Amino acid sequence: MMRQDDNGNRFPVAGGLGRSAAEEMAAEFEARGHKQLYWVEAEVRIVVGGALVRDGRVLAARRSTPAEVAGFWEFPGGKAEPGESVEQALERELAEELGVRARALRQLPGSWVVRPGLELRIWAAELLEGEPRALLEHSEVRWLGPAELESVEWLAHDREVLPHVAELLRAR
Ligand SMILES: Nc1nc2c([nH]c(=O)n2[C@H]2C[C@H](O)[C@@H](COP(=O)(O)OP(=O)(O)OP(=O)(O)O)O2)c(=O)[nH]1
Repeated sequence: MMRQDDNGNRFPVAGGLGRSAAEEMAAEFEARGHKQLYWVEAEVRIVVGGALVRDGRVLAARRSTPAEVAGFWEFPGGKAEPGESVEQALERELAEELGVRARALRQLPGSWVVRPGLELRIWAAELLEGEPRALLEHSEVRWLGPAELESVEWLAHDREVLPHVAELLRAR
């Protein structure tokens, strides 16, 4: 739920509520707010995938779960938790899913709606420590050179970022 004060500044007041609970709360606050405005906005969660680069190659990971995405290749990562930055989320997810320490570098151009309320972004990342292994939701990981980027069956959104990944590999 959001609030705007009489100077036009907007603030998030509460989050993580269902829509009806949020609307109820906004109506209550609105009823007793003098010059303040209260309203509800849908929260968008970010899912971040990491284009992990090493020696001119990028890591692709094959999903084993859930069924809708199983068998397809992606950039490993996951959803940012409330209060977590996208960089922190990526570094945590890469540690959990691959057992490595990595650093988020910069967001590659583009963002995609996976489903309503869930937005995908892809970040370049560098490996600091460890050898990536498929520990959780993947069945296989593979390092791909620039000529191999099209050799696996990517999830649809990920395919769109491949030109930027190719550029990233050329730069390294
Ligand atoms: N991690 C990741 N997810 C992607 C990519 N491309 C893409 O369409 N997706 C989709 C697949 C899933 O529907 C969704 C991300 O969910 P996820 O299962 O990775 O998130 P998570 O690890 O936080 O999982 P959970 O806690 O919700 O179970 O985004 C990608 O490159 N990386």
